[in-house]
Amino acid sequence: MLKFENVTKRYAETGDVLRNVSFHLHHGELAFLTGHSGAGKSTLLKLIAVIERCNRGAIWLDGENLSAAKESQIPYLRRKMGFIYQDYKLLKDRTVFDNVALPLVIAGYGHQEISRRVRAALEKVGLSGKEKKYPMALSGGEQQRVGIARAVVNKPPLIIADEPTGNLDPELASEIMRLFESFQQVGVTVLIASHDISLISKMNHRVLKLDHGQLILG
Ligand SMILES: Nc1ncnc2c1ncn2[C@@H]1O[C@H](COP(=O)(O)OP(=O)(O)OP(=O)(O)O)[C@@H](O)[C@H]1O
Repeated sequence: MLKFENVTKRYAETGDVLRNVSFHLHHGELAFLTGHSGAGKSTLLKLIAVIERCNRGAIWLDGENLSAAKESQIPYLRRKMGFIYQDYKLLKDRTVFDNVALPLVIAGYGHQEISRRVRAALEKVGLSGKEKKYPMALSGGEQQRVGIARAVVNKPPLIIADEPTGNLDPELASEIMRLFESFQQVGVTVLIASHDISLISKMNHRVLKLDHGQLILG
């Protein structure tokens, strides 16, 4: 589903931050991406999102070569991915409904379809009835659920989360992880970058570990 083949990423200022990274995530697999601060986790996620390009190797998503994608293809490739961030990245002046609807509006869906899908996504993350609230009126855990609803609303086959529980207490973090597992159970592939070793060790999933840009466990 997602395949890294001998991927090297170099920044002019810092040198190689990823070296010869290879792994294959299969359809419906959930994996953690871990490693020390500066190990290259965010860089690896940026390569998947095609925010950055690798210098060597290739990255494949469902048979399409992300590393060789033309600029004009990138928005379409990104629709296959849902992104979740540590700081939620919600629009504070928009309601929960509008935040979750955003990817569908951008993709050009009609009014009724948007309404149906947004309500289904909010129900999935346990936020039915909060459509009209603004993000600041929600708890941190609820804001992250809005971020997750926005990421899954157009049913992408791949979910990428960058430290999604970094701002949450352990109980809320476990709830969010259970939510990711529920997506995996319906066939979505999930990659979660996290420092949280105690949370990762409680869950029985594959762990990809980076150390100074090299994959030492995968
Ligand atoms: N745009 C950039 N230009 C130059 N160097 C960069 C850039 N982005 C990241 N780096 C360097 O690449 C290395 C890996 O950074 P990266 O952010 O991928 O690590 P990380 O594992 O996500 O760290 P953290 O857990 O602290 O977020 C670091 O040495 C960092 O300074």
